[in-house]
Amino acid sequence: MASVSEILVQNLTYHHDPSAPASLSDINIDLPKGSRTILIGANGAGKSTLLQILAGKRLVTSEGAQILIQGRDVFRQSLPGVTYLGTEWKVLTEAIVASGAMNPVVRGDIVVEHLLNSVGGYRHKERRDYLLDILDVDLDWHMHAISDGERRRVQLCMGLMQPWDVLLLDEVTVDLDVQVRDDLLSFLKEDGECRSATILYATHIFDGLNEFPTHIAHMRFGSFVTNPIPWPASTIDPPVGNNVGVLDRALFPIALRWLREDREYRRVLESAGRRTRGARRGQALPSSSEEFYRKYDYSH
Ligand SMILES: Nc1ncnc2c1ncn2[C@@H]1O[C@H](COP(=O)(O)OP(=O)(O)OP(=O)(O)O)[C@@H](O)[C@H]1O
Repeated sequence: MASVSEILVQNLTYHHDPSAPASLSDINIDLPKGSRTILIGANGAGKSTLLQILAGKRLVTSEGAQILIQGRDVFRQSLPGVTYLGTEWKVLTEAIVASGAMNPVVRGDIVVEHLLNSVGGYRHKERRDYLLDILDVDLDWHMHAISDGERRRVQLCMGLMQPWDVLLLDEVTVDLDVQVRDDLLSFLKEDGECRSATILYATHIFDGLNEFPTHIAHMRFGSFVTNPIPWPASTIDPPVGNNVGVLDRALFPIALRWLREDREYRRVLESAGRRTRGARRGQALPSSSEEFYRKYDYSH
């Protein structure tokens, strides 16, 4: 693999809200063309925020920050080869379908074949047909009358029909059954290898993922604890009790260990005064509040 930077981020700090702590702090990553990186981190670690910034969906104003894909600034130059698929994409598509707006083909109740053609399916017929097969999509489905997982498959087909150079994936496989998920991951890996395309993928599902990445990375509290490192990772100690080579390639125990370390780290911060999560033991509800909740407890 050539070591040309495809995604380069330098000195990135980002606040969703200027009065709140940074959601991303001093991020520096350099991903080569053709790499497939899995972002691992607990809920709230900053994975989605990073992917949205790379997709040009959030403007970064911090001084000195550089966010480049193929050497181009993601905010200043359009990047036609960059595809972002995230959870709000589903919401967006549902909103379009529900409103019947945006596109003359969309009239509330839309047939999948029309929907795909309205976003260029006819131009990418070969890829579209391949994706229709592996995602097991029926062209005659009506978008308003299918399951969440089926709708997700149509949306993946829509998003992946056009060949991409850089694919930013934010947990898009949650609704998929295991067979479709496995076929999709195989397609993404083979397609990426064939075209030397780059993937950055945030997920919490590690089943069947061991052979997918070329790199893995660990985010915690908006920073990289482990910057993207090649996978399988010779620099990571094998999980405790594991001396077997094949398990050294298992992502799940590594992700679990990293997340447990994150929890421990947060507990140390909490004992030093950071705002706590979880149960607030020893903290009784004021009697006036308890009286109020007894009166308006709708679960009875
Ligand atoms: N719209 C928002 N406004 C304010 N803060 C936000 C917003 N979205 C996210 N955050 C905060 O930014 C931080 C990073 O959130 P982000 O969604 O990037 O995490 P994540 O790693 O993708 O989490 P998850 O695994 O749950 O998807 C969190 O502390 C979160 O509370």
